[in-house]
Amino acid sequence: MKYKVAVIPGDGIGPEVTEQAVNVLNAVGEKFNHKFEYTYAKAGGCAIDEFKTTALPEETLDICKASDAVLLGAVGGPKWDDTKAKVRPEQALLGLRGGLNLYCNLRPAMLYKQLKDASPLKDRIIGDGIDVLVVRELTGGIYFGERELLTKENGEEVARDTEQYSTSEVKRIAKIAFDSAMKRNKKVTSVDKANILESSRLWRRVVEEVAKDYPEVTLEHLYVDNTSMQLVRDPRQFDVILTSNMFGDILSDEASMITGSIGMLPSASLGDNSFGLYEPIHGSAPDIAGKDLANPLATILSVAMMLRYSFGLNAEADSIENAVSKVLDTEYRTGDIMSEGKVKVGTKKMGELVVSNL
Ligand SMILES: NC(=O)c1ccc[n+]([C@@H]2O[C@H](COP(=O)([O-])OP(=O)(O)OC[C@H]3O[C@@H](n4cnc5c(N)ncnc54)[C@H](O)[C@@H]3O)[C@@H](O)[C@H]2O)c1
Ligand SMILES: CC(C)[C@H](C(=O)O)[C@@H](O)C(=O)O
Ligand SMILES: [Mg+2]
Repeated sequence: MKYKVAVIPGDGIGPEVTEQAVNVLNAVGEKFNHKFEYTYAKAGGCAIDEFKTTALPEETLDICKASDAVLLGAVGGPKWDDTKAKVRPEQALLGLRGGLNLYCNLRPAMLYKQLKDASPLKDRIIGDGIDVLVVRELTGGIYFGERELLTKENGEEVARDTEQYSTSEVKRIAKIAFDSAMKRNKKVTSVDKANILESSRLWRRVVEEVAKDYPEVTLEHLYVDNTSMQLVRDPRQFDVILTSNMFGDILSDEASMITGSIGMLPSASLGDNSFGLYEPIHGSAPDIAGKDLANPLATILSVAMMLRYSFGLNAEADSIENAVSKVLDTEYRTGDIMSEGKVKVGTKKMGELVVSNL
């Protein structure tokens, strides 16, 4: 079969990690006799540099729409960090997520047993690991609500962002969380701030309604502040974490760290059909960009998610995940997952190791 993949390398380490992920995808194609056809497109800071007035050119969105799936590296960086700028790299992400109606963001946080020594919780983790799925709502909430910067008559500036959720928005993401839990350990933790936010109280009510269709799944509600503490205290209590756009962003970075590094966490952004956007959860890491230091595994694992969710190629996805695990059985580590007695390798070498273990 032939699959059309839009590739958006983006900024910072984005091009470095996507290059390795594309190499892995090509190797999978050779092994299993599939053809992956790539169309490269610009978004983020590099697009602002070229097009000036937008971080997401129309052409990029069109290329994505004409593809079966999108692979994205990361966007942003200090060069474009002016807080007064009207055009910012991160707007490209919202444009893609909103423009492609990708309301469901799956962020699996798995601790590979080989990386236990790289986790800050290594002395507190009993058994082999952590396996949490963060189901993050991706096209609503405060990211997409009304925002405004005003200057009052007295010259003071006032800025406003709005958190807003509708019943249908909560319902569709909650269903995905419960469906996921049915295939996992049958527990959903819905995370909100219902002790203060009206939008969270609606969220809670809708989640309770959806839960009625899943009698086998245990539902618990936790406040986001408690959740962030519980994730460090005992991450093994979680199976599926269902939460809003902003809370999911924050909690997934936290979850990534307890699994060793943000360089390990992939993500899938999905909508109503098989089309999806796949990206590591990390950003453009300007501090290590261009130095062959970035861990490409999060992006490589994102490609595995693409094979599974957009193309239904489960054996192919397994082969990537197994290859990553085999590499971690060896002594080779990128800097972010280094521990005593291991051998440090760069982005390229890590990518090559995955390819050779396929
Ligand atoms: N999806 C995206 O495109 C995305 C996601 C998050 C942040 N950003 C943007 O990226 C820029 C930098 O953001 P930030 O510094 O807050 O977060 P970041 O995720 O880029 O980096 C945070 C820290 O993690 C490290 N890190 C991240 N990815 C790594 C990898 N693959 N291997 C090894 N170490 C890695 C970085 O070196 C840094 O120390 C900002 O402009 C931000 O808006 C983009
Ligand atoms: C860069 C930013 C807009 C983005 C988000 O908050 O969604 C990022 O942090 C992520 O996790 O993908
Ligand atoms: Mg984030």
